[in-house]
Amino acid sequence: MSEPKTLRVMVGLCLDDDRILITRRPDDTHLALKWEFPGGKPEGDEDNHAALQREFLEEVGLTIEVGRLFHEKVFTYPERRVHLFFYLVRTPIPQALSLRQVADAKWVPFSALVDEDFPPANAELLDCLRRDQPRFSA
Ligand SMILES: Nc1nc2c([nH]c(=O)n2[C@H]2C[C@H](O)[C@@H](COP(=O)(O)OP(=O)(O)OP(=O)(O)O)O2)c(=O)[nH]1
Repeated sequence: MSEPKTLRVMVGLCLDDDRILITRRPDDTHLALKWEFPGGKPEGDEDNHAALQREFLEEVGLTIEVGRLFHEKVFTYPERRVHLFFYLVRTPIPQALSLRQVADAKWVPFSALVDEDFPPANAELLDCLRRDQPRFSA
């Protein structure tokens, strides 16, 4: 059987002191109702940063600054393979959430990430976040 195509997915770890933003996937998509970090696939010839900035505006209505790449993971689901790029991001000024294309969103303390139901591809990242709570850096 041929290898599945690998989808490149840009994901933002949006930091606010000891809190991080998580979103919940809609009920009609892959990994329905799992909690995750906002992001998605680049469109057209978008670069990684531009894709992340667009996804944050579309999903949670936030204008973000993109910092360093914190973690990468290639993971094969039965339906697709994803290459996840997890970037540190922040909002330059406080902004209210405005939700579209997500079932829910919330700011959670790092210590509460363990309580949420994330996709299996995020397990290694969550271990890293528990070991080393990152601070935003460009
Ligand atoms: N945004 C995001 N996606 C994640 C995370 N962990 C994880 O496995 N994924 C997967 C879920 C999806 O298969 C893929 C993200 O693609 P997407 O959100 O643009 O795709 P989708 O399935 O909603 O929509 P589509 O393919 O029908 O266009 O990456 C995460 O933390 N954040």
